Amino acid sequence: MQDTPSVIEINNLHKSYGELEVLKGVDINAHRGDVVSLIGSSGSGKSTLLRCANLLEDSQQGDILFKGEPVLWKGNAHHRRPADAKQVLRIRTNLSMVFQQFNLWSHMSILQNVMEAPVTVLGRPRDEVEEAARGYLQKVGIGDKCDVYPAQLSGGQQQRAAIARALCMEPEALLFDEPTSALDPELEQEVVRVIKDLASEGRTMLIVTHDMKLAHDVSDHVVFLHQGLIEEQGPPDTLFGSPKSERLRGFLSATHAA
Ligand SMILES: Nc1ncnc2c1ncn2[C@@H]1O[C@H](COP(=O)(O)OP(=O)(O)OP(=O)(O)O)[C@@H](O)[C@H]1O
Repeated sequence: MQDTPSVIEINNLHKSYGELEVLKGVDINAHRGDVVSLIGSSGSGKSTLLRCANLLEDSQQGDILFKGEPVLWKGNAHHRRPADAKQVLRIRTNLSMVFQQFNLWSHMSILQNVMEAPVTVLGRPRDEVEEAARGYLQKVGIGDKCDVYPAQLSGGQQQRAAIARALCMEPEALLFDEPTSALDPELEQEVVRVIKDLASEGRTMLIVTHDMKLAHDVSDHVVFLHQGLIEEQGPPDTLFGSPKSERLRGFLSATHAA
């Protein structure tokens, strides 16, 4: 997929929280249609990297480019943040994030949840958005849940509603932060099925996950992070089948994936 345009490109990213250096020079390149999974031990910096990609976190050093357009920064070497609010909004609406805890609004129906941002943030016509929202809810298998509230859904259904909400922004890429970790195994499978469908449609996705089966089954490329650096990366069959790094072997055997 190297001849397709780069959607998310991150070069030499450094991110610290005070004295704690969490990302120590990380490169990620997701081309159009690529599914890239980020794996690694707890605290290795996976979620931080995802939040940096979506400009939810400031950083110290490195480049972040969206479809070839570099993020503009202000600040200094100790702390910098995006300089252009319009650019941030444009990038965020094109990189829809699906959070671990769903973050659905409890006082809105599922349909309203899915429609809210396209109508209020993008200013798209309500009728058009409603039709699209119903279609996305259908696509993730909960088309019959439009009028109920989040508390009336199972965890797997809530996560699928959160995916429909992200899709309704019609983003260039989807960023998933542990999409299955809050779910029981059987509910997890509902979400895995939806992510596999999206992958087979050629959606660009960055997925932070502890689920090695998910990473193996949906990814074009898997990145193993260790203490803020990429320890090893490659196609899933190579990475899981014949890991070179001792640390990756240890990690995989600890997660029963080896
Ligand atoms: N807002 C914050 N302030 C200070 N430290 C933070 C903050 N967010 C994360 N950290 C620290 O940064 C490090 C990396 O955290 P991060 O959440 O990116 O790891 P992770 O690989 O996603 O872990 P997990 O698999 O447990 O979710 C951890 O040591 C964490 O404690």
